[in-house]
Amino acid sequence: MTSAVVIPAAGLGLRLGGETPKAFREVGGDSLLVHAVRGLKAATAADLSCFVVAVPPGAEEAVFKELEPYVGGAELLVVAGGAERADSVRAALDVVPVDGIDCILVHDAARAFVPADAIERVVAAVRAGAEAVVPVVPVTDTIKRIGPSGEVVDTPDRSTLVAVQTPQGFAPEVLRRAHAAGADAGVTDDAMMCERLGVTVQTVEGSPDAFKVTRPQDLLLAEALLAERRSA
Ligand SMILES: Nc1ccn([C@@H]2O[C@H](COP(=O)(O)OP(=O)(O)OP(=O)(O)O)[C@@H](O)[C@H]2O)c(=O)n1
Ligand SMILES: C[C@](O)(CO)[C@H](O)COP(=O)(O)O
Repeated sequence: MTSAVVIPAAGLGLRLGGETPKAFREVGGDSLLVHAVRGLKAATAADLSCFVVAVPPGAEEAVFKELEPYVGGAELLVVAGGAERADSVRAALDVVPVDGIDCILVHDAARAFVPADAIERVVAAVRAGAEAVVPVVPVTDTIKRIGPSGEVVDTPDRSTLVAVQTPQGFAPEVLRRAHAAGADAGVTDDAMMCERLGVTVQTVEGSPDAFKVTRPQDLLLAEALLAERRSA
């Protein structure tokens, strides 16, 4: 049995700004998407045999050529993404092979620097029997719930809160069932779709390096992280 990974990379990156879709923005000379694929490939214990990438429509051929050198002997499929992240994941999931895959990861191209050990923890938890697994890190800000006028409603106990990253890992049948159920309104990750089906989602330790490149200052952090890794 091997794993497959679905990589949503079709977003525009509006919060980051700039002309180029976020997954194609470069850090240290390579696109975020190339960094993400290289990072996944480095997680040898994950046994990734198939990479499916969802990209902005029209970019499929160019992205296939760009990524082919980085997937080794694994299968590479590139599909057109959709309007929302969930649409892109679903388009990619539709072409993931059924036979021989015991774990499907969903990993944001924008979380390009996730270390191998975090990826391997997710896959190991799925292989140990979890139906859905998310990597998490502690919340470092005080979080408040607010009402319609911006007024504070309450302050949840921070010790019960975590920030959720990717890759998220799933038993293939569970992820397919969650996406087949549709009802994406308000959904921000794949685990949430599973929660709506009543599936228990397990957590494993994530990594600060798996931050999502979202705003311009995240690119500065990415450059610094890469420089540190290259000098180590
Ligand atoms: N229609 C979409 C929207 C997002 N994504 C992908 O989902 C991941 C996480 O999304 P986010 O960071 O929100 O990316 P964007 O939607 O591109 O960012 P923004 O909301 O700032 O436009 C990214 O790898 C992004 O490319 C996608 O494949 N298809
Ligand atoms: C999937 C995700 O990265 C988990 O933290 C996140 O929910 C994506 O959210 P975004 O609104 O697409 O940034």
